[in-house]
Amino acid sequence: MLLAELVATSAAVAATRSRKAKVVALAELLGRVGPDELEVVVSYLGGALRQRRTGLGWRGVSDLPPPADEPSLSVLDVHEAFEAMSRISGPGSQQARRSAVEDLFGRATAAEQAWLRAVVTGNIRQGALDAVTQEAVAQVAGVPLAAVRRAAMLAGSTVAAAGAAFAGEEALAGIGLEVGRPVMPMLASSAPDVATAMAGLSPDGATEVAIDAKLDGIRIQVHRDGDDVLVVTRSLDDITTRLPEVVEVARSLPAERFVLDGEALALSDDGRPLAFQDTASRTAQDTGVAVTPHFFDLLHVDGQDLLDSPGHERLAALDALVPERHRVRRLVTADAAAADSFAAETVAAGHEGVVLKDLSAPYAAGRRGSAWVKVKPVHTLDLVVLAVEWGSGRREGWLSNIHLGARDDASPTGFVMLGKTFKGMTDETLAWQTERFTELAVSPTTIRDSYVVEVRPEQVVEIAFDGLQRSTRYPGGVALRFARVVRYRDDKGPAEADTIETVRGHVAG
Ligand SMILES: Nc1ncnc2c1ncn2[C@@H]1O[C@H](COP(=O)(O)OP(=O)(O)OP(=O)(O)O)[C@@H](O)[C@H]1O
Repeated sequence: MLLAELVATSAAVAATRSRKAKVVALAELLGRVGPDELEVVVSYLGGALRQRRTGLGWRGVSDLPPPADEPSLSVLDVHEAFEAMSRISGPGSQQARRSAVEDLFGRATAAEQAWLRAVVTGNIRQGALDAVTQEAVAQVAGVPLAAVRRAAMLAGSTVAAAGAAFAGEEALAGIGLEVGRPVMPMLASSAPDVATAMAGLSPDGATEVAIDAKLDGIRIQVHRDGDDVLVVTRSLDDITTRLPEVVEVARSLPAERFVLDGEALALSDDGRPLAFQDTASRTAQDTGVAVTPHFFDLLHVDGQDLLDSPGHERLAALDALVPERHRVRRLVTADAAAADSFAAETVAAGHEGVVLKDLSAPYAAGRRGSAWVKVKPVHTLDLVVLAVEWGSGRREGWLSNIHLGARDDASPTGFVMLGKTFKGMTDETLAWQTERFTELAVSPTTIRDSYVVEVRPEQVVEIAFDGLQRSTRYPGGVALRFARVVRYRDDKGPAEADTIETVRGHVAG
């Protein structure tokens, strides 16, 4: 298959807002894919190369040779070129990489060059597209969509599920939890307060519910197989080497093989949680802050798969495996008043809120369902940065004031602006965002000439705010009051940002 065919399909998919039309375009392409190309094509459709590292960054693809007039590159040519680049190392590697880029990009047309560059810089995001691809795979392979979705969640990727789907329904059903292979984490829906969450999970007022402290650290999934330990994030990135304390705790537990779900948190000497930034920076570089794992679920232990077991069984197994100091604090109750005071205590202890959990529900990998319900006293939204303004005074030379958008299917750009903020940014944040938004600038060459720099809507930021007000200035009709940056979120793509409907829900709530 020619790369040009894939690029044309990607463009067609991006150009339509109709889900049905997207599926049709993807299915048409997948119908023409050979077995040896399938994994590469599915991966490319999701905007990801097959190589974890290519050694190439934004700069490596900023100065390109003139494009070819006619398409000639096949999908496998591209895959092989990146495979070769990923193996380049040692002295002279910069030059070798440079000429490999010249060669590959020199054989690409203008449209292919643009696509390749976006993939290399990680600027084509999967998210929603993954779900559409799964639908197309199910259609073309003639297997149930639910089976493809389940396999993708358990194998941690649509690529693996697609391979199995084309091998038949049996192969697909054969994909299960495997120790050492990350699964998509279960996600929570949200409720405005504990009473509402309790009413949903325990409608008769007598059914017991688990209430966990919600820790504001880094989601970790920990796999242990004998001495081998793997630690991955919410987006399934391997961070094992950055969290040796977590590896040590995993090795100390009294079982040989298991998969744990939890949160890694930096604690101060008196046991209070440190700000999220301290935990996050600990993974970026060693700042000397110790990180402690706190687990809240167990998916497998010594040959026993627990994924489909009800919550109370998983928690009993978790309590038997993990000592209390490495578990999140939990209360099991049917009493709404007791739940409420547990939540108040948890927040007073410096945590973010609570997560209420249905004790009869299985672990729904990759799904944001009603079995887990989070309640947070401070409202936050995950928004997308649409543009950024150059700072003045003390912030001269830094990209400072960010324009915030929520997802909006009715808008031609897919996003609607809700306000701006320059609050909550440390000097470190300013330096980081200046570099990041220079990369994302729609026209990188003119970035210094304009006061407002428009960026590709790809960076998610978590914003705290005091409320919403009606606005005639912004097209969504609402604006955020006292918006401030809590943190940048690299574990979420723009497809996972909050929608304008969610934002409006905060007005009602
Ligand atoms: N006890 C807990 N049980 C489940 N999740 C927890 C717990 N403590 C902290 N968390 C964190 O809360 C997240 C669940 O919230 P959600 O599914 O909405 O993901 P999110 O969008 O990353 O959440 P948020 O933006 O609220 O942090 C988990 O991903 C996990 O990182």
